[in-house]
Amino acid sequence: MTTFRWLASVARPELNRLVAAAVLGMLATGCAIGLMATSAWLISRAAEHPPVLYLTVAIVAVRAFGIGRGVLRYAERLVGHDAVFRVLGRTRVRAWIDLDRAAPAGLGGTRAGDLLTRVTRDVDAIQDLLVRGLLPIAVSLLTGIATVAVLTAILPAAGAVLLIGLSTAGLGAPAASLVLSARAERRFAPARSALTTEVHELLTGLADLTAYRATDERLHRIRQQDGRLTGILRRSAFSTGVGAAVANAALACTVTGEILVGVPAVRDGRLAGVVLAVLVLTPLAAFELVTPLPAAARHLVRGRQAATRLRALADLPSPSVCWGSESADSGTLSAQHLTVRWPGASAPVLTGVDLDLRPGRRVGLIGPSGSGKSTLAAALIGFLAPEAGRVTFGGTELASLEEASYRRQVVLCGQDDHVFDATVRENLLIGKPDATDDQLFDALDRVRLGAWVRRQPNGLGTAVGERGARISGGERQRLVLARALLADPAVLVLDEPTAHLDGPTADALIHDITDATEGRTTLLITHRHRDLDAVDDILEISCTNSPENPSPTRKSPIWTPTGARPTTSPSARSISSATRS
Ligand SMILES: Nc1ncnc2c1ncn2[C@@H]1O[C@H](COP(=O)(O)OP(=O)(O)OP(=O)(O)O)[C@@H](O)[C@H]1O
Repeated sequence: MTTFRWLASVARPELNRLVAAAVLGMLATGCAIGLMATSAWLISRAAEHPPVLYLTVAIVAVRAFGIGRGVLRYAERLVGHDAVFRVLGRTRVRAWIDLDRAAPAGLGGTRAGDLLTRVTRDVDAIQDLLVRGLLPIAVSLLTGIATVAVLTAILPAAGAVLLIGLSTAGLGAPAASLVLSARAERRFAPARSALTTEVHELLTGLADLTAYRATDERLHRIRQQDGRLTGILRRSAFSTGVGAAVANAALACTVTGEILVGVPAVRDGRLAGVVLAVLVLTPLAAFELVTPLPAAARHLVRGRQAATRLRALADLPSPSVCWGSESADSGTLSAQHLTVRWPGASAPVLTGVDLDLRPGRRVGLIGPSGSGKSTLAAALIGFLAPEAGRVTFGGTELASLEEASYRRQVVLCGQDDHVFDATVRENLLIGKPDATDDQLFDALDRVRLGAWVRRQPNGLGTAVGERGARISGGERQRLVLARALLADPAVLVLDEPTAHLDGPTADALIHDITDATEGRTTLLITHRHRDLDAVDDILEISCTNSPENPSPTRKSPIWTPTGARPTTSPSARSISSATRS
């Protein structure tokens, strides 16, 4: 879809409101021009001291135009902004749907700061495109034509002068402004995004950067990006100034031109003397139409760029499972000949994997870093659709199951699960939105966090800080585990819950996990062999060089039973288990 089509598709439902805003804008500017023209006539005519009755119509018209201008301008702003905010709402929802479709596995190639800029500043640029770009252009075009027609009817040469003046200011000034700022405008959105990304990286990595004394280098980069953006804005402001200068010069020439064609016409008797003031003063109001046009042209260019960036969100890879509509019942979670590849990767991480998580069994999965344990978890949870093979739950392929019902049954508790900058209660309620405080404490007690929460002055209302910055790593891990337990899934996939914890804390957490997952189907992914004491089956993934991947530096995983010989599979990769009970 082209950017224009994308834009048309988000704006089309509000077309009636946008047209109404344009019409109201035309009437408002028409009133402004009418006010100037009628006032000019009134002043000239009044200088002749006619009976006041002769002026009544003009006086009423001046009042009507004056009131109409204000009321209509207000109505135009109201209707226009109402329409535009609706478009913005739709644009944000669309951006969100695109991100949701791609998340989480499809967002690997994006940067948080850039995405943030797209869903905030780029969406705002669409607002400017409509309110400060398209609407003023449409209003000035239509009102300009009407004004030229009226002046032509009074004196054709005066109409021609106004036409030339308005065209110069309405086309020449924006064109000059755009030519001067073309390069700057092209670089504006990427530069703004780059600055946001740098600032975001600095803020999120501040602790590490401080520890490594690398903040100066980052600040230097931010200063450079800021300088780049400032330079772009300066060039943009300069071009706006040039545009305004061209428009003002065109206005001065037009007024002079009207005098030059009007005075001889009065002398010849082709024009009444009182109308000369109308010819001379009307351009002053008419040019108010074209003064915003250089800025409008810039908003068009920026808005188009923003629309291109927002439209591109639809092109993000969508590696998740395409869900169906069948309700998920409890049963065995199986992977059959599963091959999984991350978006954009040259080779799959897992090939021909077979795995059964039978109801009530606790299975431990161990293997070296990078061997594909988290990738398997992502495939089992539906974040990555199989490239080949299938994942089934209760015998039904994931692609046939309804996502929400599957998510109620199978929950992933990862090593870096997000802790929201909210209270303990709010973080827990994500697992079960209607949970009572008693249920929350029950889940917290099962991971031995209840006593700590009860000791806090605010109890469940204790704020945990951004990414859990105000609680310890162990408390954070227990909190996300409590959240997963609260969801009460049939199958719990725990991806290295003891990562980032010291030995004793990790031992204590594993002990709690063992208690809390009694009788629940559980896949425990871990690096530590000692974590596997309480599981029923152990799967081991080891890395070795395979004939199809002979490079000594690149390793491909082979799934082997603990202590057993590697099993073979068509792809030379398989998974099998050592049953402990
Ligand atoms: N989000 C991602 N996008 C692209 N490739 C990824 C992504 N996550 C993992 N990979 C690739 O998959 C390979 C396996 O990673 P994975 O995280 O599954 O290993 P792991 O066994 O869980 O490692 P660890 O024990 O260190 O967590 C990695 O080498 C990496 O190249």
